[in-house]
Amino acid sequence: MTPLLSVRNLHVSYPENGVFRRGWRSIVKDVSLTVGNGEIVGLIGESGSGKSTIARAVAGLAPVSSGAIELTGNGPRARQVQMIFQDPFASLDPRMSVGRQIAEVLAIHAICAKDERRARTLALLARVGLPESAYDRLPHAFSGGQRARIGIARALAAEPRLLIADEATAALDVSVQAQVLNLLMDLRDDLGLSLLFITHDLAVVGVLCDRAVVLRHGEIVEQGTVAEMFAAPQNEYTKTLLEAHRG
Ligand SMILES: Nc1ncnc2c1ncn2[C@@H]1O[C@H](COP(=O)(O)OP(=O)(O)OP(=O)(O)O)[C@@H](O)[C@H]1O
Repeated sequence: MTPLLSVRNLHVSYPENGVFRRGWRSIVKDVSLTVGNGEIVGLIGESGSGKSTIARAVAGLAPVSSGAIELTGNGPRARQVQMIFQDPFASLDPRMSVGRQIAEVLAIHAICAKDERRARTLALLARVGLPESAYDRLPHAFSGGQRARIGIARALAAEPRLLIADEATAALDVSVQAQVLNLLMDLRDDLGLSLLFITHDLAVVGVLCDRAVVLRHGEIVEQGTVAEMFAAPQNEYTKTLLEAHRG
């Protein structure tokens, strides 16, 4: 079956900083990966390995030097691919009610008629486990876990096929994090959503992901099913990561 997302031989380079632009620094090197319909793929690797850059390129937010990024679904990529971040607080407007910020996404992507936006927003809030009363409240009134849910509701408003989570649960307590991961798995089961999940946390990969892609210095060193990789990692770096995780 054709995967939802195909990334083929992706390269991303940024200009070298300095007084004179001497050249380009290669951040992502020849990365090829797929995400199937309803599949959850973990993107793991140390800080600076290029995980966020790949995510941003897939979302159309980072320059692609060469290679191809293809989605099989219909509609513009800005709608089909939505990102959720570690701190949705930072991306939420502190002075605008949560409901209006979600309704705004419905308006931007022309998801429904204007007079249906409130009802649809309330349904999205309910979908992520928030009460109707959340609609009129400002972001600061919510806990970290609730804000993660708001970020997910806002992403869902665009009716995406692929969610990219960039360390989306990293700041949460373990029990709150587990609830948010359960929500993401429910969304996959109920809506057939696909997920590219960036994390440092191999415990999360073990719980959430079907497959994992291990990145080092901008290159993929290993990818495969989580079950196989955790049982018998092939690459030395993957082994090191798993040993550190197991302690
Ligand atoms: N816009 C940019 N201009 C120049 N360099 C950049 C830019 N964005 C990222 N980089 C560099 O690319 C490298 C990879 O960054 P990236 O954020 O993709 O890594 P990461 O694996 O997501 O790390 P982390 O886990 O810390 O978020 C870093 O060295 C970073 O400084």
